[in-house]
Amino acid sequence: MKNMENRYLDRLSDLYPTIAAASTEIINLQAILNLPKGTEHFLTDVHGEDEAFSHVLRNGSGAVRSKIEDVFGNTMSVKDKKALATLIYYPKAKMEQVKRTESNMDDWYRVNLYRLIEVSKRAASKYTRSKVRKSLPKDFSYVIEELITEKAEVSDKESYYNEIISTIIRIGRAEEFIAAISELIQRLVVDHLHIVGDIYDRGPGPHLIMDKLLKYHSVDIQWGNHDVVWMGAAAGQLGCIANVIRICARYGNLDIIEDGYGINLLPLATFAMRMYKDDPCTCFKLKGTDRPESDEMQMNLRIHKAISIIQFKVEGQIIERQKGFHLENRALLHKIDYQKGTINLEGKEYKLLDTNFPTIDPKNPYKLTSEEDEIMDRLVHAFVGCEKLQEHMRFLLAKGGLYKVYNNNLLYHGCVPLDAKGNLKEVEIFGKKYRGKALYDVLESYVRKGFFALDPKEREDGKDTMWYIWLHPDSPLFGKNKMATFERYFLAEKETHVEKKNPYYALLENETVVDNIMIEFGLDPKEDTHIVNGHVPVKRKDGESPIKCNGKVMVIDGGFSRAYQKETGIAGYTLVYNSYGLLLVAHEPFESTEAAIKKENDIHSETVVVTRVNERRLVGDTDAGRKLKEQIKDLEWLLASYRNGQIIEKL
Ligand SMILES: O=P(O)(O)OC[C@H]1O[C@](O)(COP(=O)(O)O)[C@@H](O)[C@@H]1O
Ligand SMILES: [Mn+2]
Repeated sequence: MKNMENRYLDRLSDLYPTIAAASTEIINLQAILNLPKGTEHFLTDVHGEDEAFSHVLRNGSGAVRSKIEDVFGNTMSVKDKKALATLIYYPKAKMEQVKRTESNMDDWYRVNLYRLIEVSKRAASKYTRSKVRKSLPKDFSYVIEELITEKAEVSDKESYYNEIISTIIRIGRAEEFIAAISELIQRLVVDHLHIVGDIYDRGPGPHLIMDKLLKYHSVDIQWGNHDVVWMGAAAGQLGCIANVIRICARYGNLDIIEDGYGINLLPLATFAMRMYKDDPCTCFKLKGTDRPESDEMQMNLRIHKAISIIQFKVEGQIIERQKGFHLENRALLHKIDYQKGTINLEGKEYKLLDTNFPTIDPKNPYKLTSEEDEIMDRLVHAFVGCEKLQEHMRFLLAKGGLYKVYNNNLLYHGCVPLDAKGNLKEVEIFGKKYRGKALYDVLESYVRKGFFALDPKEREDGKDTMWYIWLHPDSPLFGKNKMATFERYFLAEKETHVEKKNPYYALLENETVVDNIMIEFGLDPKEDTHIVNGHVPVKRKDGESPIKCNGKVMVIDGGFSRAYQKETGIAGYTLVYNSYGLLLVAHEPFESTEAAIKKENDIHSETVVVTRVNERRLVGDTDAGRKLKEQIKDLEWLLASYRNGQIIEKL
């Protein structure tokens, strides 16, 4: 042990070779501990709405506007503040628009440069110089640093700054500079981003969202069921592949697969067109659209049906193969009477709305035809071989997980499976029983095995686990008693469509239940701790609140999904956790980026303070602060060792 300690001290002295170096670092770290904590931003259920997502990132759920307010308060008109906010969100597009009408651009640049510098000074004041320096855009780092740091030694500050700004304008760099400083502000107002699941499906641009996240300065992701089904697809799991294509077809978003990821759908399309040529596919109408019956739509309908049938077949095969999943009641194709066009579910006979099944052999209903088999084979290769998709999935694996404990908050997408009494439900995974955190941990380890395990059986089980997480009643990311996809397509009886939620959702007002979950994940419910989850749309128009259990739980389904806005009555919620407390922000629907720039329409948002702290939260109060304190302790030990001669300075 002693030996280990000595070796550790010795390594540390490589980094801080002198008393002076160690002392300086201690002072620096101590200073950081006393700065206000960085702002965290929580988004969930973005569901492919890349424009709304991008806007919320740019405005930091109101954080940019509040900085403008802090700086200019009543000294600037509402109109000017809106214009400045729009400039910060969309600098290039906004300047293009201004240039069309503004006669004195130099004057405009000057005024706006001053304003932007003031806002960035305020945004940077929370951070150490070194951290700000690291966030500066390369091209302008030196100048920006000059402009945003107070220079006590310059006597005529005004003319010093004026000179710099005049030069920027004179040499024709004002626009680039404005863009750079605007992006710096966006970057500084949010220190860290949490995405609490469901980036994928329903909306048109999940791949664009992933591209943005890849470049984002600091982010973690709690996978949603819709993300895991894409991960399974990327790993080549047939059930997951069929599901992601089906959902894209259902929302008229096959472009994501074809153009976004460059996966060829032609074999599936030609097969679908031929097989369902004279079939109106009325059960497979696209969701949420009354688009004209174009040829493309006709094809989309047929692909939708073809892939749905393939899905029901391959899912039946998985259920057969993975007996331990106990999903026998979800294999439905053998319950169909193909002569009568009915299905028998739990002793009751239902009439099918569609009885044209040219690819199903009633004697062997789960078998793919040789053509379907070949199509799926090619799709597996295409998904597994798609570099961009794999890059996106690697990012999800690296930055994400099934849950996260961060600064006393517990984040997960769906729920913690409970029994009716509110106890952690025991769930069997590959023959062993787990509950609560252990259930989360084992499922996450299987997801990773699905990508990385060398043992072929472990790898296959890992892949099938991703499909399990997508739709299993015991999956913490799904949390409903069944995924009624088949019933929703083929049966008119609404009662068969009902997906009953896990007791978790009804027990969220029960403090004992909530406290137990927090304790299970290592949190102390007596402290200012919260659970943040998404997954279920909050129906504000029915008076439902996202704040449960006196603020201990926040269900903030971002509701970005346009298809669901009718149900919720708003675009959704985001959370902001800054040094003053926790703010819940409710957003009105986002029209478009174009409207945001042209009409200077921000998403109208309403902020509710969930908790306000008595004393401003400092870095020292955060997880990062705890680590810094450990570092300080180690450095003080090193310092003492220098001073008592145990370690010698390396000059
Ligand atoms: O609205 P759609 O496209 O019919 O999808 C409904 C399906 O999506 C789910 O709600 C899962 O998606 P969410 O995770 O977004 O809730 C299923 O429970 C349901 O069967
Ligand atoms: Mn979800």
